Amino acid sequence: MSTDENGRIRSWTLTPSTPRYVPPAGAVDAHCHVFGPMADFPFSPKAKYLPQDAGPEMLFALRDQLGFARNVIVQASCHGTDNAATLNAIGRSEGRARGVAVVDPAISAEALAALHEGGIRGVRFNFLKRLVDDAPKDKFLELAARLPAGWHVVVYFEADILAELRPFLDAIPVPVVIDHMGRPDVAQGPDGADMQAFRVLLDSRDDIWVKTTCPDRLSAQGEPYDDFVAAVAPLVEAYQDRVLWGTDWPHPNMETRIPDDGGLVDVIPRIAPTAALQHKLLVANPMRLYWPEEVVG
Ligand SMILES: O=C(O)/C=C(\CC(=O)C(=O)O)C(=O)O
Repeated sequence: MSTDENGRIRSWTLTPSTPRYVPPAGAVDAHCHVFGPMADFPFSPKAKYLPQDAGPEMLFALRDQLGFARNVIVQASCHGTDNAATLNAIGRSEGRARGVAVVDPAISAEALAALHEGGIRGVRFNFLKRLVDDAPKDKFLELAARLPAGWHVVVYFEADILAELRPFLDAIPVPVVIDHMGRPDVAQGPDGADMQAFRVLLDSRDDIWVKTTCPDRLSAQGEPYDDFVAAVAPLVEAYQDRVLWGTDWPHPNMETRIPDDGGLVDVIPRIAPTAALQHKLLVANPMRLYWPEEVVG
């Protein structure tokens, strides 16, 4: 537990290990966040957690230490619908970061165009009650229908509301990316009820992508995350052209079980055991989604 004198929590380690696994050239950390710095980018009055600063310089230093080339920065709920911190980080990345925003569903076309200019390529709809006060499905659908060309929607939910969300997910008219596989109970194993229900969703459309992320959040066992590996490796194999991977740094809310980022990277070759799978997971797939103009053929 790491809380400073102002009640701001630190949910990341200051001494991540350097992983044994070396990602392929051009690897993308497709799920991470920045917090502040608060002096420049204050947190939302509605924030459910108050983190210490975890700004772009820290993110890019970690990217380099872990052997990654690029980041996809996802607006964290503590910044509400003001994407300035995320845009600032993208702007400082020298073209090596893009992002996913959280917006007021009533956002104007001009404001969406400005986000695109700033490197945003999707919007996130967060359904976790502990993180957001409300998630208006009708307004989200109206917004999804008028996103800039090439954008997608990222949806974050927990396994227990998947069935309830199905009509909403089915109606989204652009590609959909699911955060952390919709948080299945990985202790059920690869053929457990949660994974089976999730596969039914993936089988319903071929433009649903999935982040095979967060062993630290999903594993009941903890490191070295054997239960996560057992449940997720078959998913990576089966849906290899639409899986993504990310660190989730700075691990919002993980103040008591702070993961070692190098240890998270060392999970990659266990869920994607061949070089071909690793290249799809870390390079080819995220490049198609976030830097399509650089993809040849
Ligand atoms: O970082 C994640 O993906 C997960 C989060 C935080 C989050 O989504 C947010 O603050 O927006 C969580 O489960 O607390």
